[in-house]
Amino acid sequence: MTRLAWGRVFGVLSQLAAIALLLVSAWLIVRAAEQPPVLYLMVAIVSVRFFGLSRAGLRYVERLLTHDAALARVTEARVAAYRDLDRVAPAGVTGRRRGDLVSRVVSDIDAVQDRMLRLRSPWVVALVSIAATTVLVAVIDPASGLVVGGAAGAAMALVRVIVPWAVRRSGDDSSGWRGDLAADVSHGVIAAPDLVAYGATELLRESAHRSIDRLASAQRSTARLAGIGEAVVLVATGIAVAVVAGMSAGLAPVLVGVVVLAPIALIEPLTAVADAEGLRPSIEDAERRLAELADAREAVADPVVARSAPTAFALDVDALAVGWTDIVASGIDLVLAEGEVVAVAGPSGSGKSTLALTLSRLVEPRAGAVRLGGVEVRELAAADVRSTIGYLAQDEIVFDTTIRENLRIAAPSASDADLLEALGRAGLADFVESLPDGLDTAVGERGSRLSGGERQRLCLARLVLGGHRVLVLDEPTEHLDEEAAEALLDDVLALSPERSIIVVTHSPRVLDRVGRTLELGCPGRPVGRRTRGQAAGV
Ligand SMILES: Nc1ncnc2c1ncn2[C@@H]1O[C@H](COP(=O)(O)OP(=O)(O)OP(=O)(O)O)[C@@H](O)[C@H]1O
Repeated sequence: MTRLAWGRVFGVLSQLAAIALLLVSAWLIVRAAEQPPVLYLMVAIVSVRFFGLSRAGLRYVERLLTHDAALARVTEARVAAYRDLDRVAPAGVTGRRRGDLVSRVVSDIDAVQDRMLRLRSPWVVALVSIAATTVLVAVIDPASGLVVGGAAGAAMALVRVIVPWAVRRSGDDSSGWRGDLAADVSHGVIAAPDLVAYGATELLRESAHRSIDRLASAQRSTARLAGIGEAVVLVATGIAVAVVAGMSAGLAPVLVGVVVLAPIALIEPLTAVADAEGLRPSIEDAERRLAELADAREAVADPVVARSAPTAFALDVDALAVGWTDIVASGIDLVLAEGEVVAVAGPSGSGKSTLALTLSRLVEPRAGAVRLGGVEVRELAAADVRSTIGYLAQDEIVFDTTIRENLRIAAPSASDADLLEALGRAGLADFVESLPDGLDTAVGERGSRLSGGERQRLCLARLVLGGHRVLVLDEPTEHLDEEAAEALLDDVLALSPERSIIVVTHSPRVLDRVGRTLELGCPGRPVGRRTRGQAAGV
């Protein structure tokens, strides 16, 4: 039996101990009023103590086991959600806001826990408690048993239907509003410097306030509606008490208390079910949002049977079309022999970055073919292509950790000598060695303690460390002054001919230095291929 099942067994036992405590107490009080010799009461007295103490102990064990099981399940669910994000990014997460994704991975996954702990467990406990209490009362008086069981069953059915319906009607979409709020906050943190510069912080504040208000109002109405479930439970048990009391005339006085208090003993498990039903809509919404993420389109699909990765790394791009929802550039041809360098140019929006992502196997080609070492990339595992073709994004992420850990993302087992060598290739080794903490220097959030050029070089070193044979660099000299750009370009070009290099750029200086250009057309028009300098092969 699983830990969760054991936890529920202890939960049921704890609830039965609570019910037994009330019913034995009722018997004891009435029997004691008859003043029998105290020995007649001893078993009941000991039972009251036993049930009183065991209830707390059983509840503790139940919490321990069910929470342990739920936390293990949540860990699995969180890892699965990360995997889904990894699988679908970047194309599959387009259109979703970062904060909303964070909210899905963090708070929606708690819904998995809620379903196990706060929805299913109360139902299991209530069903067994009702069955046991009904049987006990029926043994004393079958008609009363029928009333107790009927009232409790009716209360559960009503609560199951009414409470989720009422919560849904109130328009509660806590998960959605929580996602919006998280998205506003994360967006605000990222955009803070620009918003302050434009004096536009008020806009963001208003948007966050709207999300907070909607979330608070959804939670308030859920809390208000929780009362409906409890009202149903109290009315049903109240009626059962009145009916059973009316029917108890023929019973022995000591049993009257037991039978009459039986419906009251069921209030606790029934109320727990009412509370659980109040959570059902938000749990279902959160599960739906997670399922959406799991079903999101894979950015790049692996073939059913992948061919083994080629050792050659020449690239042959043939009539390639790239795009997201629509095609943004088409008719792209390029032959890049091993060790060659080419620049990709074109007006803004012409699809240069999209092409870079497509070549790096992060976005699926829309038409045409890309061959790596003579093998069509769609016949290769995406991970194999990515280990050969490395991509440096325009706004590559630098993690809020040390230089060493930032580099080790590309090669977890790299030694310090390997790291320094890669830094050397990226022109950053002297700088790092001059730092008091060297490789252990913390770079701050998104590399805020580094200059723009140092950040780019750190990312370049990471790429070099990855051992890729083809490097796709998206605007590597963007945001750098002329001198820094020129120096970085020297280091980039020095990586060839060991590696092939594709540089996306707007910079005329880079275009002149590289000499060979693949030019994309204007957005909406087919690509106009034009070459400059040594155009051979493009
Ligand atoms: N993640 C995305 N999801 C959907 N569409 C996108 C995405 N990224 C870019 N696009 C669209 O693809 C088109 C081409 O964008 P891309 O970034 O490739 O152009 P670019 O030539 O690199 O532009 P720039 O020189 O300004 O960086 C644009 O119209 C853009 O709206």
